[in-house]
Amino acid sequence: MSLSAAEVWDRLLARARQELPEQTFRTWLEPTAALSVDDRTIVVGTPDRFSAEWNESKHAALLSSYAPVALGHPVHVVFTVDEEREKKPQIDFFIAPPPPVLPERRPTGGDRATSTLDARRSTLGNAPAISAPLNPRYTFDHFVIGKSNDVAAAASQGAAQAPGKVYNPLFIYGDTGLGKTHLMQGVAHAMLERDPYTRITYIGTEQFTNEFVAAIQSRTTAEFRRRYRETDLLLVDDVQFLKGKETTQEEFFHTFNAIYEAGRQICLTSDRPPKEIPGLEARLVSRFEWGMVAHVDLPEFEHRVAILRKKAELDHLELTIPDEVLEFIAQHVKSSVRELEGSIIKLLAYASLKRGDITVDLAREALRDKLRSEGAVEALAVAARTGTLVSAPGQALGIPAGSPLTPFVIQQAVSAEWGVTPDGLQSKTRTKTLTVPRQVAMWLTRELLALQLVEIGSAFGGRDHSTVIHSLERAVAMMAEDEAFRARVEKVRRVLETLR
Ligand SMILES: Nc1ncnc2c1ncn2[C@@H]1O[C@H](COP(=O)(O)OP(=O)(O)OP(=O)(O)O)[C@@H](O)[C@H]1O
Repeated sequence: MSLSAAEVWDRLLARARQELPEQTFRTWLEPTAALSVDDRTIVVGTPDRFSAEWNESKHAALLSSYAPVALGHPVHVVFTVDEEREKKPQIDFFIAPPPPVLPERRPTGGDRATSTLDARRSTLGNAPAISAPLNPRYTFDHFVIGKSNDVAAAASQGAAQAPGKVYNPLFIYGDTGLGKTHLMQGVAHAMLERDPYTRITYIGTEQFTNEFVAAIQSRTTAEFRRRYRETDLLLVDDVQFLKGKETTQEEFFHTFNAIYEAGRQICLTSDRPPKEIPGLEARLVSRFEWGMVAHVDLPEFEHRVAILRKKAELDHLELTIPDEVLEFIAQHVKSSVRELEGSIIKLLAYASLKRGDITVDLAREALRDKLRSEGAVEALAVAARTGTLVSAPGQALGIPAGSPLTPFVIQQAVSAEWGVTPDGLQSKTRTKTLTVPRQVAMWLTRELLALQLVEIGSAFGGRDHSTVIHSLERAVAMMAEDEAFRARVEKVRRVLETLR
């Protein structure tokens, strides 16, 4: 009887688990999944290109060598990027691939015999085509509540318990990486838990805008409206991007009204409160304030430790990462929860390379760049508060005096200004919060260092030249459209020019 790809891979992994160091296994092999197998070759998918290359060079031969004993015949192991997984957020590195989508959607009559979980998967898999998938980890269970987010968390739970009532719309705002999307999707998961056939539409504002423009062009606005309005829960990320888009705002206003008047729940996120979104029509501002406006803030130290412990527990890393290391990370990484998560990923990868135990010293080494950029964010914030930004520009960005200007220094400066990190700029994450500063940083790199497109691409996580061209064009267009934005970019440029 021939084995499936998953079975073949399980057998090889079982051997690898016994022979490789625990951290190596967890970091590089656990996040993989078999894609196909034939008599001679098994193709194994990894979450990103780096881990495909790493596994290919370090582990492919070793795993192939297990085949004669584990399977009774030779099999060649080949690693490749699993395109589907590559599109997912970074933390998914540690979780198993989503379950297969089950057939068919809303049952009729007695068909409701499927288990809640299966039915819920089915609903997620059959969500309307306009909806982006929900992240299976963004549930209330996985969310750690503290002083910085307790109101937003309570309102989200309230909205999930009584959709369309008191907390409608629920508007969550705050800086990047602080759990707005997580909470909003938590509402969806909780509603699906209760009724697996709840129709969920989760979408980013940019996607809404793009689809609306496409609908106008193809004269299918009636269809567009119908699709958006046939939902029980509308989740919209990043509504600050509605600014200045008058026709889209008009359409959004009508979509909002239709869903609201039907007594269905709406949840929105933004990086600032409704009143502070420039160019947002007054009637939208007022509607966004009708229900509950809740802020998420930076977690304090104890909260950060609790979040890290929760992450470690969810990924079964409690024994791998000692508590004192989690506390060390919490002490130094303060800029966002996303950065806390990124620190764990980086630390694990580094420990695996070094084949060392995870200690505070190793963490300090592994997170050197991150700690420096955290320092830069803090220094910039202090400099902005105390007005020392212009007198000591390089230091305000955490850049030692006399540092040469390099792409990394530019990334540091832009990160500090936009409240993200250089790692985020180099990552493949495509949230607007990162794409905008990434485009700015690429543009500044081109302007100040006159690098080739391909060199810029490689300084930003290995992007190809057409992506770089697109980024440069976007940066130029945004500066042309928005005076305040241009001023912000110019401010960073002036600081960087003092380093040349
Ligand atoms: N309190 C928390 N408990 C557990 N995980 C959290 C918490 N806050 C944030 N996270 C995690 O941090 C990561 C970033 O959160 P999320 O994507 O929700 O941020 P966001 O505020 O929507 O950011 P952005 O504005 O950049 O989209 C997610 O992996 C999320 O699970």
